[in-house]
Amino acid sequence: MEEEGVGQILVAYLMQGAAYSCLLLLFDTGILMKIYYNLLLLQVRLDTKDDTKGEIGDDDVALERSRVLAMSPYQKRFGDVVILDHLTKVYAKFMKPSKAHLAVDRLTLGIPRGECFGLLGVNGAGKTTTFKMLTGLEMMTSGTAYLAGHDITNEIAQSHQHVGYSAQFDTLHDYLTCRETLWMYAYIRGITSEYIPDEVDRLLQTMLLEPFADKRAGTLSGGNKRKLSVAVAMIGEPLVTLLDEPTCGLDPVAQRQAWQVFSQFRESGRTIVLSSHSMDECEALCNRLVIMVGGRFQCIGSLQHLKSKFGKDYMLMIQMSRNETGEFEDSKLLQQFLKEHFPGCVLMSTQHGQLHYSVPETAVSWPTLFSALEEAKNDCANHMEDYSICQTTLEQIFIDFARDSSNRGSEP
Ligand SMILES: Nc1ncnc2c1ncn2[C@@H]1O[C@H](COP(=O)(O)OP(=O)(O)OP(=O)(O)O)[C@@H](O)[C@H]1O
Repeated sequence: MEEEGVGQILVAYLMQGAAYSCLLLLFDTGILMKIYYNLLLLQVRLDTKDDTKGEIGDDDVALERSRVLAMSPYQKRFGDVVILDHLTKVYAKFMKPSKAHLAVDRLTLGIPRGECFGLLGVNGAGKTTTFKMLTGLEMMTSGTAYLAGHDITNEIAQSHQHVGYSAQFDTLHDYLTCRETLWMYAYIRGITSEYIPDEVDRLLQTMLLEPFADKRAGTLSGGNKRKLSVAVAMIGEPLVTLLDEPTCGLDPVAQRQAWQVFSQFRESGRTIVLSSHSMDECEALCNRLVIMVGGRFQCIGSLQHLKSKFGKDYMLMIQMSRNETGEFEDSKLLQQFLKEHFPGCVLMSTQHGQLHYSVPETAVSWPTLFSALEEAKNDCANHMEDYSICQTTLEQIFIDFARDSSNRGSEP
């Protein structure tokens, strides 16, 4: 410890060693990140004056949340194959917490085996961010998720063995052909060499990619790239497949083919989580779906459940007849008739002699509606050629939620 000695240097080294080890531990265990993220979250909640304490969405969302929260560790491992537990993401620039943006807010949900689950939401609702967190491409800010029984915060590698992912934007290797791409991912997935040719041929065939099998991915059209991405996600028939807008840009034939493949996949006990802007796709494939707005689940349930719960109106389409000169007849009398018989009905649009009405469900029952419309049709003065009535469509429910959120001024 004297001036000429090495004692002081050794002590300094020891102290440095201890200090750096502590720092390493803090980084490796993610404690520093957790502290940083919690501060970010606090800041976001203070900024948005959020006092919901996790009670977000309608009663079905709350019911689903309580179901997941009541799950035992055993159920989390061997029950539902996808479990989101208060999954949250805040995007922020480092050291700029004031610019923090809450992209996904406390999503809580369980998806059982053999279900096709749909994420519906306006642009920027947080669907892609949710997928990215599930696949480990983005770090979660708080909460966690279980995929095939593995907690993705500390068992992400194990969860990857059971998950296929087709990203929204193609992540293909431009210089590999379709066949080579599928071969490569089949190897990565751990399929034994002797089974790979059959698996690759099967995927090329089911995704209608056979004519392009030996073309480089970089030279494919947008739709074919999408098909290849979906084929990559389905290699080895993983237990869970995450599909971010899988049929975006596909022609109608390829789209129908993809739907058929997804349906067979689901029927074989696999689970699919897909995001889509196509209501038809959700109606055709999904057992259950959620509508997401501003990073939160607003409602959840089967298609029929959502229609019965949120469908406030009947959609009435009336086709006017034409006169001798080929012009559509005047609809004034008919409009008058409808106003008298269905109080509260609203004329939404008139196009090419077609009147599109919204009739409140509370105003009339189905039988009254039909008998009044038959009466109107039989009266020649109304010039009504044909009509059709249906329940509110999923699209209308979606538009109502999106409109509500923009009226409230919430994100996006
Ligand atoms: N890397 C990022 N940095 C900062 N903000 C981001 C980042 N990625 C996404 N966001 C924001 O997070 C929100 C959710 O984005 P996300 O891409 O998850 O939406 P989405 O529902 O998938 O939209 P779309 O239907 O357009 O694909 C958006 O407001 C977006 O601007």
